[in-house]
Amino acid sequence: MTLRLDRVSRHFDVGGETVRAVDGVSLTIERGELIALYGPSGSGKSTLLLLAAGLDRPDSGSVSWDGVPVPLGGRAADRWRRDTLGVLLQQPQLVEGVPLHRSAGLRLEARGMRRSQARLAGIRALREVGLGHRLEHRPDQLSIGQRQRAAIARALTTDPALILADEPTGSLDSQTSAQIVDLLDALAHERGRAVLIVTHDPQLAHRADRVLRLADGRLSEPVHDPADLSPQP
Ligand SMILES: Nc1ncnc2c1ncn2[C@@H]1O[C@H](COP(=O)(O)OP(=O)(O)OP(=O)(O)O)[C@@H](O)[C@H]1O
Repeated sequence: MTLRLDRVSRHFDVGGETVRAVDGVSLTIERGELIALYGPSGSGKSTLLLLAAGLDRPDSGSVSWDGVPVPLGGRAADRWRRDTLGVLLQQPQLVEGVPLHRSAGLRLEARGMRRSQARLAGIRALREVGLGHRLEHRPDQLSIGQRQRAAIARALTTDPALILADEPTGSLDSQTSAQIVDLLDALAHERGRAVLIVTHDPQLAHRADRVLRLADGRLSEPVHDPADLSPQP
């Protein structure tokens, strides 16, 4: 199971100027790998993640999973995302107005699992991310860090083969952040998932098998020594 980006570019026209958000990036992520994508603000990390997830269309280049192009629209894209991908965006996407215990299993329900079973699996996932005491809460009653963890729980219910996460520890305190780092580490190294994480968090980058550094939409040399990970602006 391999995600492959081959010379992928995404440019934006802003006020008559071209912003090369992602500029000819090639990379592969194999199962069992945890890869951190590191780089200053505006270097193209989130754009690259959206391209990898099939949530945005590259201007050139290709994105494939196991040698098959990642579908970019319609039911095939929905199916691919539901069956293969767990994606965590910077702003956690939750079902507003609904208590967590009712929404956490929705991905499994969409796959045809019985509602009662899906909810139980959702509750197990919420407990795994330390939200067992917040099952009755709606998203608007949660802190940002709790929302982030609820989104992680929901993404993981389907046990996705590929996990793409944008700053998953960005708004967490150090203790919760350490739990999420352990969880992502285990997903890659014990459960054989392919995990790509955009992060500014050295704690998380240090657990990665490879740290890719992005600057102005281009990958530079991989970081071999974690001491090289200076804080990013
Ligand atoms: N939809 C868009 N329209 C126009 N420009 C965009 C769009 N999305 C991103 N950009 C530009 O592309 C560049 C890369 O943005 P991106 O969000 O990928 O950076 P980033 O590395 O994730 O930054 P941060 O760490 O601050 O989240 C920036 O210059 C940004 O302004």
